[in-house]
Amino acid sequence: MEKLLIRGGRPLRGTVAISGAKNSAVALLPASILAESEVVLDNLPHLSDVAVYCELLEELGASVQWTGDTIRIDPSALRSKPMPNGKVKLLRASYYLMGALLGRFGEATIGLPGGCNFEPRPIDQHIKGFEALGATVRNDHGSVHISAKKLKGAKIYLDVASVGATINIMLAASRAEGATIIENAAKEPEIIDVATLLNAMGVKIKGAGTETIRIEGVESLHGCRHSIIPDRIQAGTYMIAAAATGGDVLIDNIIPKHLEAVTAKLREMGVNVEEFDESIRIVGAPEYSAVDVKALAYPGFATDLQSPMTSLLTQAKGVSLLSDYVYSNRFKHVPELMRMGANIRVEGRTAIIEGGRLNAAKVRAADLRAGASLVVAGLAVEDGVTEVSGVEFIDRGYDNLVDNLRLLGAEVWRDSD
Ligand SMILES: CC(=O)N[C@H]1[C@@H](OP(=O)(O)OP(=O)(O)OC[C@H]2O[C@@H](n3ccc(=O)[nH]c3=O)[C@H](O)[C@@H]2O)O[C@H](CO)[C@@H](O)[C@@H]1O
Ligand SMILES: C=C(OP(=O)(O)O)C(=O)O
Repeated sequence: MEKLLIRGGRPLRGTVAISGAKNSAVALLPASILAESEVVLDNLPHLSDVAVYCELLEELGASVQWTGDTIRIDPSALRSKPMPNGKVKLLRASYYLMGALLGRFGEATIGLPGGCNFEPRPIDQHIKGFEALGATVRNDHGSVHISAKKLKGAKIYLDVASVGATINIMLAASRAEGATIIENAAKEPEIIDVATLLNAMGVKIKGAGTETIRIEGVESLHGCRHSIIPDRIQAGTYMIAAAATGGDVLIDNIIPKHLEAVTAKLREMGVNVEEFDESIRIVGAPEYSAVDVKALAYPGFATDLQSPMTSLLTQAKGVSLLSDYVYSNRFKHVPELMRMGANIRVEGRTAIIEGGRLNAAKVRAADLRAGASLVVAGLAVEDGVTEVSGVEFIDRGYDNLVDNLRLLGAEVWRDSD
């Protein structure tokens, strides 16, 4: 198995260009199969999740050509086929095939999704949405069968503002007769990205990015070209890593507005953050103040960034409180950070972090963002080599991580056991 080796104690310096967003890409790829002709996506990130998604689309009969950062998906020969097992289990976002296949063919059989298993990730709100549109849903031996003779627009109130449920309902509703209104919809930038693609394919969606989304379904969707938004989670991770190493880094090719919660927290800690049109510069300081962080739905501080933020807070003076209100138990990075000398106690959904020195150690990433947290910690260690195993999780969501960090002056390399 591969591992990352990181010799700490080097401030990151230079410029890093951020790729397209994983959490958009894994929704836009299944959205593309709603079209009758070719969809071209630019700014596609090079990630294992994206590669697996392409294989899933090929399994369904789509033609997929991926060159550089651009992908061409021709779904004209695509057929609905049961996918109870196999690659669907490797991804959380394979559940978007439910909405996309239901919309296009009126039926879908998809194995319950995988992805990072930090705690149960229910899909009851997705199912409630499909049923409201007129579908019958059956759960059978770990697969979900969904079918509908005809999808009809409906008003759907989500009990929780779920990103996954909002997108899945948008996908199915794009082919429903009449208007669908989602109330208490999630407002994440990735939802706007999916709505932008669907609108370019001919659907009429209004209100994406607000809590009420209206989708006017159409009889057929056509191909189009779309550029994927920048990855705010990768960007936030580099912002945090730059601060943790006392570095000076320009994070480029981003939408600074998507990172306001991170910018505000870093400033509160004493990090110097300068915002430009498409980039943010982070200049570290010799000492940081402890702060309290609450991970919330967008525009709150992203749950995906709370693990890397935990590592930075170990470098602050005093006691910080970090609570996750999206996933109450997303703390698999904490025992590993403790191996590195961090002083952290978890009580309920809150990590209580007392600042102090980190030491190099052998640690294991139990999920994607836990991995990012350990990389940040390894970079922040004053001296010594940290070994991070579980690299396959990190590869799910960080494009070109080792080369990017090396360009910023870090001493990082991959090795295998
Ligand atoms: C709101 C939020 O920050 N969502 C994040 C969440 O999305 P992800 O798609 O995993 O989660 P959702 O946004 O769908 O869910 C938000 C909350 O609603 C609950 N829930 C969800 C669906 C459902 O049918 N029933 C239900 O109870 C979840 O358990 C969670 O507590 O993780 C992704 C990967 O880490 C991030 O990219 C998303 O930004
Ligand atoms: C956990 C994540 O991904 P997924 O929801 O695809 O498992 C993530 O992006 O942090």
